Amino acid sequence: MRMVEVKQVSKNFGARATLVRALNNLSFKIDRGEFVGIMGPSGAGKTTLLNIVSTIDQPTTGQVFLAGQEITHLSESELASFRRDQIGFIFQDFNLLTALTVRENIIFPLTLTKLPTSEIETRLAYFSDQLALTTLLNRYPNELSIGQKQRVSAARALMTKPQILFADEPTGSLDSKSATELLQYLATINLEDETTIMMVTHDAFTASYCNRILFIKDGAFFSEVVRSGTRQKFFNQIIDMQAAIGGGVMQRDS
Ligand SMILES: Nc1ncnc2c1ncn2[C@@H]1O[C@H](COP(=O)(O)OP(=O)(O)OP(=O)(O)O)[C@@H](O)[C@H]1O
Repeated sequence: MRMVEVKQVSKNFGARATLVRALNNLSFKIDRGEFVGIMGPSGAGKTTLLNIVSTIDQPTTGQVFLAGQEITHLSESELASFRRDQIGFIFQDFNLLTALTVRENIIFPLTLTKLPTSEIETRLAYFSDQLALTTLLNRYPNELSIGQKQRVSAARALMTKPQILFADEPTGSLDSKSATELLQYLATINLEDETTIMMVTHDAFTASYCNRILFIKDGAFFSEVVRSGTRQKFFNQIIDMQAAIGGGVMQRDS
């Protein structure tokens, strides 16, 4: 089943002298159960693309389909329920609610659903355990390290058991041990629950957990790399493609 379809999407910011063509007639597809990375130099349009595909922003022209449904023409209330039921987000800046505890932040997406409290508690216990948050549940976001905030953000995104998970630099603020743990966890839910994941990253190590990488440059498709062997081999292919595309590359060792 096709989970994501981007058809001839363009996005402009500003007008005339200040016009920026952030995306330029971009098309691609992601099937259910894929774990796809989006890479490209700084300013290539990665975050713009993620925002459009994840319903946060609208394209200037073109269409986006999620789980077979065209989202580019949904009303705000239809979008809100679509987001709640189908999509999880792990943001770069966490978007945690500072007045709520870690527990309240994690269960927040489920407060609008009709799930029984026992199911909410079961999921909370499961994801807190998986992401090493159990001892932090009564703290507030400003009492957490950056890595802990990122893990709370991941737990909150997973609580609804989304069909599609969008992540923007999910390991950007993590030390390499926490990054590896989060990536292994994402790889597990991708494999076991068939959660489709679309992740923007600059980092070849992070990207090496994906099955396929789409490289974009100047808002347009540049190339794609599909994993066929070991993660190390895939990592090397990603590094080679980053060298070919040029500009704005950050990497750490595999
Ligand atoms: N709200 C905005 N208004 C004007 N220009 C914007 C806006 N958002 C993004 N842009 C421009 O669109 C282009 C693509 O930006 P985007 O953030 O999508 O790139 P990116 O690939 O995610 O970059 P980075 O890797 O540096 O985060 C850039 O030239 C950027 O300056």
